Amino acid sequence: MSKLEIVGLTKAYGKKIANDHINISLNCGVYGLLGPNGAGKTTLMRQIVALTKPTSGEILYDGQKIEVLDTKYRNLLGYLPQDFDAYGNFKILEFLEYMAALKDVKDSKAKINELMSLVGLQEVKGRKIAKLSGGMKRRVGIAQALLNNPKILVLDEPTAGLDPQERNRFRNMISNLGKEAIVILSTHIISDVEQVAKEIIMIKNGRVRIKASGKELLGKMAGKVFGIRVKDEEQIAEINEKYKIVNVQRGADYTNVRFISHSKPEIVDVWKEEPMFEDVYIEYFER
Ligand SMILES: Nc1ncnc2c1ncn2[C@@H]1O[C@H](COP(=O)(O)OP(=O)(O)OP(=O)(O)O)[C@@H](O)[C@H]1O
Repeated sequence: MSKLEIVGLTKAYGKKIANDHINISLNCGVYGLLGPNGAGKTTLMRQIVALTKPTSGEILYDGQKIEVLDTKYRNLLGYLPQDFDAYGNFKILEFLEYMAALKDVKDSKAKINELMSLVGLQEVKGRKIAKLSGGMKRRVGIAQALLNNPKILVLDEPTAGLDPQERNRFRNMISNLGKEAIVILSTHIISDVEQVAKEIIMIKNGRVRIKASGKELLGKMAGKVFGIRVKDEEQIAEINEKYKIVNVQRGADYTNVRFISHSKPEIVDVWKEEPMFEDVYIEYFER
């Protein structure tokens, strides 16, 4: 099984350390790269697709440095950049034909047809890219990334702008692709990856905070999530001082607060909650 190893990867832009000694190993399956704005996700992905050179550290594919593999490595890649928005004057079909020619795709007509059906663009294939909605542009971007049957598929915020139905379709598609390729996708939205990702890589301030399966992440929160019915806003402020609040649920005649505490909370009348992914997000990314 093919393996991508990221070893001590560090990228600095002047004084800003965008990626800080990242060590991860990836093989076949879907990996969700999760982190707040500016965490370093795009920087990491651009290095994986060999568009940005690391300041130090290296990336190995099946034990060989990717810069040594060079074209051989690039031919294995599919990439959807975060700012995929160019080629506005192309029609969808023209654009995919153009990209297929650049990537030297064999039997490109059949492949383009297959991909347009997969992402649901058949009906609009004659439309100019500039005239498409954000979600449709994303779909064109996903299709072009898949043209060469990539072994490593890197998708930077692929679900940005997709509506709930499109997100669902996308999740199913990704789950299938992960059977045969290393799929890395970044998102801010944990629900995009919790069902399909074999592992979630949580990144903050350029560092990997944790890399684990969804089940393991939820397991780590067991016994740490609590609920309480509060009397007033003052009590919410008190809880906020001591603990991480996940959410405040306001009903017609009650207010419940969900919060995280690593030890038994020093408040009466709390109850334990089953951990959810929202708790995981707050635990790793909030102050
Ligand atoms: N070319 C660059 N020059 C200078 N600083 C940069 C450059 N690219 C990224 N950075 C900085 O590096 C940090 C990480 O940025 P990056 O785009 O990788 O984060 P991200 O997790 O992808 O964020 P977002 O979710 O907002 O896209 C940020 O502080 C960003 O401002």
